[in-house]
Amino acid sequence: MKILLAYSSKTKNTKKVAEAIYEDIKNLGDVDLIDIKKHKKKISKEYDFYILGAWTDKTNANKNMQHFIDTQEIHNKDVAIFLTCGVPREHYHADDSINNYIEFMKERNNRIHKTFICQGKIDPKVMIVFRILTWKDPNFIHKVTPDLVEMVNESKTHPDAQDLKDAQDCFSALLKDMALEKSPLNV
Ligand SMILES: Cc1cc2nc3c(=O)[nH]c(=O)nc-3n(C[C@H](O)[C@H](O)[C@H](O)COP(=O)(O)O)c2cc1C
Repeated sequence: MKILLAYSSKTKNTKKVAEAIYEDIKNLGDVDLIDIKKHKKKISKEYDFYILGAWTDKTNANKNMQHFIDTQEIHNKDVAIFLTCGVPREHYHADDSINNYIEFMKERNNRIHKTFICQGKIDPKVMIVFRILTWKDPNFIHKVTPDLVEMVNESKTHPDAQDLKDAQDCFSALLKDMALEKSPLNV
């Protein structure tokens, strides 16, 4: 099975998760790992399955990943998706983010076989920008509140070893199920 494992990463959290997944699944198929920044044009190779990882922005996959999905015409395909986000994975905002990404993929008639989300550290430089923007506009979407500051502190260690293992287990189990024809892909 030809698999495209593509990621969008600004500060390397999502890259780290994608590389961990790649190490675990590279022998389970013909897997290409790519950073979408380096692939602006349509990729000519056809894939049977897509694993698409993005960093979270505005409670969804970031715009570059959304643009990539449309440029590469990942429509009516079999896919799995993952996100890294600023909040702990149990937080309602993590659910909202992955649900918005699911919705985005479904609007393009994609069939989603698996989703995964974990926390990723928020770059301290981003917090400086967020503070300035909060000062300029008290209704700024990422307004710096004591809750946000606490979450940023909590995020510092992520993605950690457990996050990487969970991501590996999640996608290797999916591909093994597909090989055993247990997955809806083969039904
Ligand atoms: C401009 C900006 C906006 C962000 N917006 C969100 C958001 O809406 N929700 C969220 O959970 N995390 C948000 N984050 C945090 C990132 O999604 C998180 O730190 C992610 O792990 C970064 O991944 P990367 O290192 O692969 O770029 C934002 C980060 C930046 C820089």
